[in-house]
Amino acid sequence: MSLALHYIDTAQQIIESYNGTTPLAPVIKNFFSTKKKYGSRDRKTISNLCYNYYRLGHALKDLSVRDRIIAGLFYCSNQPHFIIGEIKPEWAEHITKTTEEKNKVTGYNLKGEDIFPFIDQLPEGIDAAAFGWSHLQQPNLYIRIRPGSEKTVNKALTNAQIPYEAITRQCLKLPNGSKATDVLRINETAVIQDYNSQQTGNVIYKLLAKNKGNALDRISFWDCCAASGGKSLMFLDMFPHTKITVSDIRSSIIENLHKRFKEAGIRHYQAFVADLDSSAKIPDNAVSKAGFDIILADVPCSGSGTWGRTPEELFYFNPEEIDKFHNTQFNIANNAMSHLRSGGYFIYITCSVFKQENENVIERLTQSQLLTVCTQQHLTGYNDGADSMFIAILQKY
Ligand SMILES: C[S@@+](CC[C@H](N)C(=O)[O-])C[C@H]1O[C@@H](n2cnc3c(N)ncnc32)[C@H](O)[C@@H]1O
Repeated sequence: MSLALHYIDTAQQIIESYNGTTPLAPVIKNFFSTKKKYGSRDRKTISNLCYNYYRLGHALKDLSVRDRIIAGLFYCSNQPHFIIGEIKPEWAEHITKTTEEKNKVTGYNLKGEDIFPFIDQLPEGIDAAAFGWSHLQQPNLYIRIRPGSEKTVNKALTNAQIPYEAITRQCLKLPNGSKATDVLRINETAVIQDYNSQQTGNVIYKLLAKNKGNALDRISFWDCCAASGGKSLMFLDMFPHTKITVSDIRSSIIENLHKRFKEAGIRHYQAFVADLDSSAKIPDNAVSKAGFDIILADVPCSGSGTWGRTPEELFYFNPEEIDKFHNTQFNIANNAMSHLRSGGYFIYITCSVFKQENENVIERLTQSQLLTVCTQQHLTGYNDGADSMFIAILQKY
């Protein structure tokens, strides 16, 4: 059997044994851990075949797994590939062409709206076709340089001959698979953070700096779905004198946050574990009695704005989940907001493109509490090789 056929067979084996209940990356890693005959090039090529299969999302589902692996490779590649050269020589010379042109060659009629078919869930303003197409390409790697580390980071990357593009002084774009993290002191000088996740910081900064001016030095801030603290870290980098409180539903996550904050040199903060979906009481000493000045809820969500990085989630997504996310998101925001002082700001963030997880949660919140919507916007990444995110900032009367 040729190498190309062997790669396709192995990818088919992985895909047929995978059911989407856990992330694909560890499943592939585990598969190879017991099969030592595969070298790093083999593993990379086979893994790529699997990912490209899922990148087709919900399109071309009537093809056999094998044909869909080959189609995935053809549509997702933009340079010659030896597998296409061997298996589909009649497609090979068209591999650098546009998707529409590739359709003429394959006869498949692949459409963006078939890759991502949950179009009735999208708000106005999102280009459904462009968003669908974007899943064919893995988004870029983005780095946020921490204040004062610009020279150190640029020098480390240049010395290691690692290519990058400076989008702004703080935001660097790198190709996927870049070895940048090997040469940078991650968390101390720079953090891995998607472009639009960084943009949420700009939206926050513009609004708060305009409305609060010098008062920003003394604010109390609660990140109520903190995970390992990516947004808190960004907030502290913008407003270094903030009194920070962080919480999350699981203690193991807060342990990761402690480790990350230590690397980042952050020592003064308060942390606790709380499930905000339930009405479980939050310890009295954990939250400010007067109410926080700012609460940030980067809530659990479908992640539909990030499926370019995890296309298996797009493939296996059950749209019935959207309403469950909506309810959890509303509960978390509504419960957290009872600890916001009047005049304080509530920042709501998701990495979902679905209206039900975004605008509809905000609308329901404004019906339940006295709030003004200062801003709400989608930060779309489908034209920039970045994630898509949603941010709303509300003020409590
Ligand atoms: C999108 S992540 C937050 C990412 C984080 N802000 C960052 O920038 O790295 C959502 C977090 O919400 C937490 N979460 C899920 N359900 C929760 C709940 N009921 N109450 C509080 N936190 C919850 C998850 O454990 C997860 O860490």
